[in-house]
Parts: sequence; structure tokens; C-alpha cells
Amino acid sequence: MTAPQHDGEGLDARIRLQRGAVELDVSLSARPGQVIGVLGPNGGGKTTSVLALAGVLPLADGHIRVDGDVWDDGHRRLVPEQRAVGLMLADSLLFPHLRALDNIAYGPRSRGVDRRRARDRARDELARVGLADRATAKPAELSSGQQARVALARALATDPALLLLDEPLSALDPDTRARTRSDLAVRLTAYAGVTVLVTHDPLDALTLADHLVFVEDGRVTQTGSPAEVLREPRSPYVGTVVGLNLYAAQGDSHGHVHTGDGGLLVTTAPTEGSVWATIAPSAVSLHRHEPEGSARNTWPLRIASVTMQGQSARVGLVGAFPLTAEVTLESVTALGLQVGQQVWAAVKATEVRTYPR
Ligand SMILES: Nc1ncnc2c1ncn2[C@@H]1O[C@H](COP(=O)(O)OP(=O)(O)OP(=O)(O)O)[C@@H](O)[C@H]1O
Repeated sequence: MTAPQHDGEGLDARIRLQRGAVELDVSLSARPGQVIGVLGPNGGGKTTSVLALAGVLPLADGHIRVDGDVWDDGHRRLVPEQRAVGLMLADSLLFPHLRALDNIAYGPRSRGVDRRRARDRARDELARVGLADRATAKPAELSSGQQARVALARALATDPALLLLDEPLSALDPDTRARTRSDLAVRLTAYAGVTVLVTHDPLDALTLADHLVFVEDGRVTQTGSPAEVLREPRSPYVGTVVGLNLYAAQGDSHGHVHTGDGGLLVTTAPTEGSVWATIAPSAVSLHRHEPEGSARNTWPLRIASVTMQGQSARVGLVGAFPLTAEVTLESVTALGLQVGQQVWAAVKATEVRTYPR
């Protein structure tokens, strides 16, 4: 479950079906107004979950209930048109021959709303995404960010109980993406239904979602609020998403943490038994020679990659203890860091966090 049990309002789903090689078993639940961010590696089953919620793929088992109504219970199922769903994908899929206004009015019209009321509603939705003045533009006359906003307006114009956003921003360039992300955040705040947001972008998830669900190989590997997930990642994939070095390990009461392949970490805050151990990349210092200071954890490693990120660089290190370090660009030049070079990495014992696995 992704949120506390509730009284039937909102989304309550257990999605079980086979698709390709993946046997999907994913539970999702949320109250009205909540945004669930669904993340995971390629092929894990995120889009399949969205298609099941939309009614495109039938459940083999499990259930989908929205506001107490059964949409699918493995036997009875509502077809997509019977579901109060709004859908927005990376490709906005607008009708190219229709004006922005008519693209949005299409949904209410096809659900029986008369022409004038459908257009009034479409005008209202266009205004809410800041495009009141582009009502007569055809999709080809709109920028990609504007097309995305029209697609969002269209998805919401039918008053869906469930809004499904599958990589809604992934086709946008970084600047447009950032602007559209904040517009989306504002619009979602005013939306009363449940939103399921599939994304590969940690920033989308951390800024838009109330609750995160990680789906890997058809299974939920971690759920929690963004703050919980940032604090305690519980799978190597989640560790990568939140940007921490993460190790499955065994801890003892003396502050020794043994990672699987003979690696040893020293920590000042030991947890006994099966633990996850994390090291923030910014806590790793790099040296040309073996450091003599107080750091308890030091390893000679080889630089496998250097990538820039704003004013800092992430340095991938391989060897006895694989690590990612984050250092300033000044350090990169001062140390003359290059791929293939041998360096010493050091981490203070106070910087090694452990928590039960
Ligand atoms: N049209 C299809 N027919 C059969 N199997 C499919 C089809 N599309 C996807 N699959 C398979 O279903 C499984 C789940 O894929 P899905 O697209 O749901 O993953 P995803 O988590 O959304 O991945 P991505 O991040 O790449 O979009 C994969 O094994 C995939 O190969």
C-alpha cells in the first residue's frame, strides 16, 4: 500500500497481470487530491500499470477501485470510456486538425456535454494553464511546452477521478520542462482527484508527488514520502535516484559494517544485523596520496567517469570499494582528475549512515 488505508474515497488498486516477461503485482492507493509518483527502471511495469488503470489492459487478478466504484476486479471490468480517467503522455497526441479549444472540448463533447458548455469548459481549462489567448491555435502553431499544457487541460476537462500522467514532461527541453513542471504543480494543487505520475526524473517526482512508489521488475521495492525515500533508500535503484552511495551490508555493535564482497566500513552510529549503509557523494574526499587525517575509511581507487553537474563534478570510482564522489570543479582541476587515474578516496566514520534492511 502506498498510503494509509482509507474509506473508499480515492484510488485503491492491486494490479496483477503478466506482460511480456514481467509478472506485475503492484499496489497503489491514494486519497483524493494526492499525487503518487511512480518510478523505476525501464521495463519494470510502470506504463503497464497506467494502462491497467486506464482500462486498456485487463487485470488477471487484484482490483481497481476508484471512489468506491469497482473498475476491474479480475472478472468484471469497465471499458476505458466508462472510466473517469484523464490521460497525458509524453507525446501530447493532440488532434492536429483541431484548434486548441476544440481539442480540449472534445472530451466533454464525447461524454455528452452540449457544444456550448463543452467550449466554456475548454476555455476555462485553457485559462487555467495560462493559454487563454491561444484558443484558436492548431497544435502545429504551439510550442512543445504549450502543447503539453493543452494536453493537460484536455485530460482535466472531463473532471476525471483519476489523472494518469505517463512521462508528461519527458519530450520537453530542460528550460521548457522546468517551467511546465511548475505550471503542472500549480494545476495539480487545484485538482481534486488522484494523480498517478510516471516519471524517470527524480526532480519531477520530488517536486510534484506526495508519495513515491518504486516499481522494479513488476514489484514495488519501496514506498514513502519523498523525504522518507531521500533519507532511507532501500534498493540500489532507489539509491541511484536519490544520488546516494548505497550498500547492502551486515553491521556489528563495534561500528564495523561489512559489505558483501569483503568491503569494510567504519561508522560512529552502528546498527546491528542486516543494514543499508549510505554515504553521500559530497562526503567523499579525493586525494592524490594516501590521506593521513582522521578519516577512518580510505581506499585506493581508479576513476571510471567524471561528469559535470553545475559547479561540481561527480566522479565514479571503481576498485575495492566502488563509490561515487562529488567534488568541486576546483578540486577536479587542482587534483588533475582524469578517467583511468588512481586516487585515494576518504570518508569520515561520522558520514557513514546505517539503518535496518
Ligand atoms: N506492447 C507490448 N506487448 C508485450 N509486452 C510489452 C509491450 N510493451 C511492453 N511490454 C513488456 O512489458 C514489460 C513492462 O513494460 P512497461 O512498458 O510497463 O515498463 P516501464 O516500467 O513503463 O518501462 P519504461 O520506463 O521503459 O517505460 C516489459 O517486459 C516490456 O518488455
